[in-house]
Amino acid sequence: MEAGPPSAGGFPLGRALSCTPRPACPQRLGSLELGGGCRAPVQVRVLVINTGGTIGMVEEEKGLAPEPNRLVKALKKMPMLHDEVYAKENKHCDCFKFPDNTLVLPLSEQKKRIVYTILELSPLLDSSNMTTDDWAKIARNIQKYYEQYDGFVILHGTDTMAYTASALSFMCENLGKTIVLTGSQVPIYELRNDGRANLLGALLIAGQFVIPEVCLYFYHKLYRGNRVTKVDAGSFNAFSSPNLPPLANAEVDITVNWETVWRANTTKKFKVHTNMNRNVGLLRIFPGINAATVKAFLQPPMEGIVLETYGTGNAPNNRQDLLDELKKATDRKVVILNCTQCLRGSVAAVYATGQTLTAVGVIPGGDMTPEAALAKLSYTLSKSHLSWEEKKEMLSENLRGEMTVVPTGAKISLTDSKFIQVIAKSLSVSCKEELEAIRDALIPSLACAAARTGDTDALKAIGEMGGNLSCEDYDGRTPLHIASSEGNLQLVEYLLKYGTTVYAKDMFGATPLKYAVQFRY
Ligand SMILES: NC(=O)C[C@H](N)C(=O)O
Repeated sequence: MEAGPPSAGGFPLGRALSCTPRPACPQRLGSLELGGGCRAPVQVRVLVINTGGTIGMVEEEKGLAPEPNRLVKALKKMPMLHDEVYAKENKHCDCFKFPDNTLVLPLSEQKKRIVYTILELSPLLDSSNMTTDDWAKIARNIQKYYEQYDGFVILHGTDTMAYTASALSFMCENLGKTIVLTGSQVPIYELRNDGRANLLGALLIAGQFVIPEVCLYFYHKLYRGNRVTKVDAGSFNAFSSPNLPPLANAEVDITVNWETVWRANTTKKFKVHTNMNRNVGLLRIFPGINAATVKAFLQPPMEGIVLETYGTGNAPNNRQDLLDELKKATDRKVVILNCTQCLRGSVAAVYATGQTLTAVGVIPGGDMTPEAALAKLSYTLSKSHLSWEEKKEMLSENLRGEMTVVPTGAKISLTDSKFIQVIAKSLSVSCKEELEAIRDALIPSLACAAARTGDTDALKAIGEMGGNLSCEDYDGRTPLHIASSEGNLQLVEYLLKYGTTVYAKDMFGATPLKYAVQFRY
């Protein structure tokens, strides 16, 4: 049984298009009027899927365990997580259709109202009890409510959060909205806890930024979900993303590192792939590992394993018995993916001990975490329409930003841009930070101006230089808003293929699609 929004007759889509203003709704009264007499609300909706974890646990006889139907009641009493006055004043508003489990944050600094509805899964789980079925359940709920919410927060235990985040990153295909997993090390009901700050940060990010990735927010940092690993059982700073800097830092301001954010280069519709392959495993080698153990582990039904090796992907090359077992397995088409046991770094063909593994058919896993590699194996091997060779090829590709693929030809960096350099020179700017500040200030105006004049080449050049084509100008409009308002199909297609977000909202709360409709394109 799941509490929460009903599947049918849920929240209306495209609120800016369909809103029927009611006088008692202050966020609408305070907003700007768009064409057609419709007032654009400055509110966003986030769905919180509560799967369990310490954040909602209470001490029981046998130790901490999740308690159902308690979280919403507790959150309603926390002013930083629920504005009761606003909720009461707006109880007739569409967004409070499910008053029992809908809460609202106090007005954010960006003047947005984040209204969030909590969907509690049953049973709530300590994440150590999570299985592939639970990942599928989360994914199916995201799919079910995808169009009705602007962003998603998943409350989850920390123990296996990195596994779930990795799995969901692959299961969510053509993702265009922000999904943030979070939880805590201490229950939110306790006096000193990290749950409140983590939930608030996750809501603010999911509600205010379109970061089309499965992310993980913990202790003031937003990470790419398939890059993290739990590194500390006793600290609030429990996660690390050793091979990729955070996507955002929530300090005095929330700063998004847009150059790191993954850009989906597809226009395909969002869908979830839930049929993950379960015949996968993790095998960590150690000095003196027994060949019989390796043989047993690789027996059917095993179809793929992540081999956790030393350093840059090394295993003993003086152990023919081990190498024979690996070779026999790859000959049987068992896929073996090589990942390092080191926290940071990558598998690379540096040592003879590493190259021996490639010779027996082991695939280098680059700088993937074992959690991401396992999830990728499970995802790839479940693609039954692919041949074994195609699956192996897919494993070597960077599918969701889970691994660093070293670019072949030299790339032009934005700092090489002549235009920016000329401006920097005339302003006597020399340091990297100042140069980047100028670039960040100029790109939105340049990109929007190019979109206005339909100059696809100029936009391409900005994109190729590393500029963010989802950048917003002074009134929150992106090049896609402008190209859609202008009805420039070619440009719209280019921008969508480039991965610009269709969910961006300008200061009137309008998306590019809304403008395309409004101006009848
Ligand atoms: N901090 C936590 O959430 C740990 C808990 N055992 C869990 O993973 O559900």
